[in-house]
Amino acid sequence: MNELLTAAQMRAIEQAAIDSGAVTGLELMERAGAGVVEAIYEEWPAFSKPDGENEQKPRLRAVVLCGPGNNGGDGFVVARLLHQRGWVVEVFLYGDADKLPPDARVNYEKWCEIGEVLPWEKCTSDRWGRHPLVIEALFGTGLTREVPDDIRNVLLATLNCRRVAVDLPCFINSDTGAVLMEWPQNLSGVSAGHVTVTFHSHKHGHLLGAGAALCGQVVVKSIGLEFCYEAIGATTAEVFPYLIGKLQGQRLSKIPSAHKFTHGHALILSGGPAQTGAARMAARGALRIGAGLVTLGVPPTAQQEVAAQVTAVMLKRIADADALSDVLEDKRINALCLGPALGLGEREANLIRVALESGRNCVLDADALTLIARDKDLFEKLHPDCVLTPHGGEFARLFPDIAAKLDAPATKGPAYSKIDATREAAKRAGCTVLFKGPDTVISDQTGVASVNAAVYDRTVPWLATAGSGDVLAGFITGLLARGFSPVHAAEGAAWLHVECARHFGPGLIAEDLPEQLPAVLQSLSGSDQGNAV
Ligand SMILES: NC(=O)C1=CN([C@@H]2O[C@H](COP(=O)(O)OP(=O)(O)OC[C@H]3O[C@@H](n4cnc5c(N)ncnc54)[C@H](OP(=O)(O)O)[C@@H]3O)[C@@H](O)[C@H]2O)[C@@H](O)CC1
Ligand SMILES: [K+]
Repeated sequence: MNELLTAAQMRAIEQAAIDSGAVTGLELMERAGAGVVEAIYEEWPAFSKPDGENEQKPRLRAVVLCGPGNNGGDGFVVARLLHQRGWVVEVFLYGDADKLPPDARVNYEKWCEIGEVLPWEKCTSDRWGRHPLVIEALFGTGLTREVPDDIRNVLLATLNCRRVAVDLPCFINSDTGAVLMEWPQNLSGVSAGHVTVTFHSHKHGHLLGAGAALCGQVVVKSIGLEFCYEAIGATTAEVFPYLIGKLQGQRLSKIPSAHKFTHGHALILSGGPAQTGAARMAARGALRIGAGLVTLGVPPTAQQEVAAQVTAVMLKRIADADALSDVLEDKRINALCLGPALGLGEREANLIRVALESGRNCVLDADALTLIARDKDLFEKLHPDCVLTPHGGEFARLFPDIAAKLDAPATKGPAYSKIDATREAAKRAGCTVLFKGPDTVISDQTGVASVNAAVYDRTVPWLATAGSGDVLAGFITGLLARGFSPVHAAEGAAWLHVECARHFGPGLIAEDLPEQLPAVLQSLSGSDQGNAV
């Protein structure tokens, strides 16, 4: 599944399944526990090696930490299933067994027929050396507040063990990715688990915010709920954001009989002298991603500088807003990009005004975002064919109240997430917003939202380099010129941007990004496994 669910949506889907009579809560819990055990053997195949002749081989040992809700119930199932496979399992319960919810209680009792449930006070750090595997089933989607210190101390003591988190690491808010536990500074870069096994679909918290860096890798296991979407009346994209997956190669390939104008004409406006590099990089990106023609619009004072540096990209003098209006008489120009090192003066504000009034596809980045944040009239000219590409600072300038809600300290769940914030911003702006980060969130004005996650196997810290945002703006502009809708252009560009960084690897500088596109596009050609764009 590529839909991303909130805790409430997951509960609703489970409830719909149970209400339909197709499955019981207990069966779902059993499947969840079985999914965790399956993931353990997939992650560490050595666990399934037969003992062979060696009767002396010590039995595998695990400790299962169970919490007071159904997440703990999953833990009791895992303990039982591991025991059935010959493991020595030690189980701890945080909380009162008499208060466990019914399904968890059933599995608690089943475990009690097998072994002891130890009280939390006995969960001391001297135990970890004996247990190569720790299964954490303390809290999942039901986490509602900061994790108490007596749990935190235990978790920190297990960091050298192999760890599996059931559904989510117990301190991550499933709707926002916020970390509801003080995480030691000296442990940044250490993940909280080797593997997080979740059910049915990713939750928002697996991909957003600080949480994503602390899940280890996330494995999604089916528990047979695929049929339940219609039951909760939630089949539309406005309800479920999705994780952007591999692009379909054929969406990016060109029609053999086409000529250059078939693939659109992008116009990218440059800043003045010594400020032209950003627009040149954007232009290179737009051209490499397949726009038929790309023109740099330059102020006369920068014309010589730019002319000396470009070849396939064309050049046009654009002194002011009137000149831009004249250039836009050419109706073949179908995508504009304003912002990368554009400048913050009146001339630039007027350029933006003309660009927006032309009704063309328009990417607004960097300085253009600052200008529309300052000028209410400009902001009101935004229309559905625009794409805004703010990073956190620019987002806060454009949407201060929304940013304040997003930045409010997360002490409880459910809470306001980056997906909520981007959707609200896009609705207010009346266009597509791409809110940058390792968890880039994209939403159009109707609420269709997606996440381009540069986390887990797509982590690219070297993408945080000067000018990489300019190239991204160019990629979006190029795809708009090629006829992609604003939201699909933003999604495709964001995904390819990360793929280019992955293809190059460490040492990347922004100029390298467009140059990776031929290889990345080549690797996609013929692929039809895409699901987002
Ligand atoms: N529903 C189903 O059919 C299925 C559900 N499944 C599983 O169930 C999980 C969701 O279960 P859940 O809703 O019971 O929530 P869960 O995460 O166990 O936590 C709730 C408990 O924790 C407590 N608590 C919370 N925060 C706390 C804190 N900081 N410090 C201390 N206590 C805190 C909270 O206490 P309270 O707030 O009520 O005082 C309550 O007792 C889900 O993640 C998945 O693993 C699967 O089996 C598939 C089928
Ligand atoms: K957990």
